[in-house]
Amino acid sequence: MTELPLIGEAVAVAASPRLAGAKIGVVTFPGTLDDRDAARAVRLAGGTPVPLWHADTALGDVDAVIIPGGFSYGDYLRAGAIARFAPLMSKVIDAANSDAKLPVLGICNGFQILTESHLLPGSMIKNDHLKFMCRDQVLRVENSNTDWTLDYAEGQEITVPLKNQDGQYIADEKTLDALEAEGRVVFRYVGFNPNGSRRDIAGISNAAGNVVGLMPHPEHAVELGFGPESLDGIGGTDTDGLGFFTSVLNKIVGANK
Ligand SMILES: NC(=O)CC[C@H](N)C(=O)O
Repeated sequence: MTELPLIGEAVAVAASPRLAGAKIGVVTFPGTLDDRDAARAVRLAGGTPVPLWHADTALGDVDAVIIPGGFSYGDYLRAGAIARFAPLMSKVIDAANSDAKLPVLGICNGFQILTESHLLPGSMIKNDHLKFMCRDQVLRVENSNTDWTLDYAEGQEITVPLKNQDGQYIADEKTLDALEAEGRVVFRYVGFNPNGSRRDIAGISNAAGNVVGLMPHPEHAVELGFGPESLDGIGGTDTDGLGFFTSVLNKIVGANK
């Protein structure tokens, strides 16, 4: 049997006291599933995760916020529709829109919450095939200029897990054209569109590039031995998702390319 590399070995390189000073809030709602993995990804990238609870009324001194995946409030009404009214979300919305432009990343259910919050345009509806889908997915990084993609190259293809039932991104043609024209389509599905998303869109940003949302899960591809390559052998690497977390950490400490 092949010996698996040591847990965390992938990112030993990122560990630095400067990065460790950067605090990334990770929000938990009732029904959130991936908060622990998001916090672990922040730690593996060298930063310090700070747990935030949906009912909190302040963000504290975090330098960025991740809204993780799962089924906040059971996806009742519509995925993300109730979470959008959580006390903490009004603070996230204000901070994202403020002059400080707090970096915010929404992953899967987090992306759904960001569209429901109107931090990002468009909506997420049921996958076109009406089934839950779980697979490793190839994405192309279309914009490496957002707070969360600075450590990727434009056009780079990455493989990260995808798992959802409401993953079909829709918006009217005018909005889609504007997103394309402004470089706000940040990720596109490659090879296979898993949910019928318009124009193969997997993730988008706001105009300033501090708010990014995507359906696939980069926090599940941050560690040697536990990513798409080791578990499914489909290519990419086990750590293709790590760049999201190093990007924002380096941005916070002013060390990006
Ligand atoms: N993995 C997830 O975050 C699931 C997201 C969402 N609630 C859906 O199934 O569409």
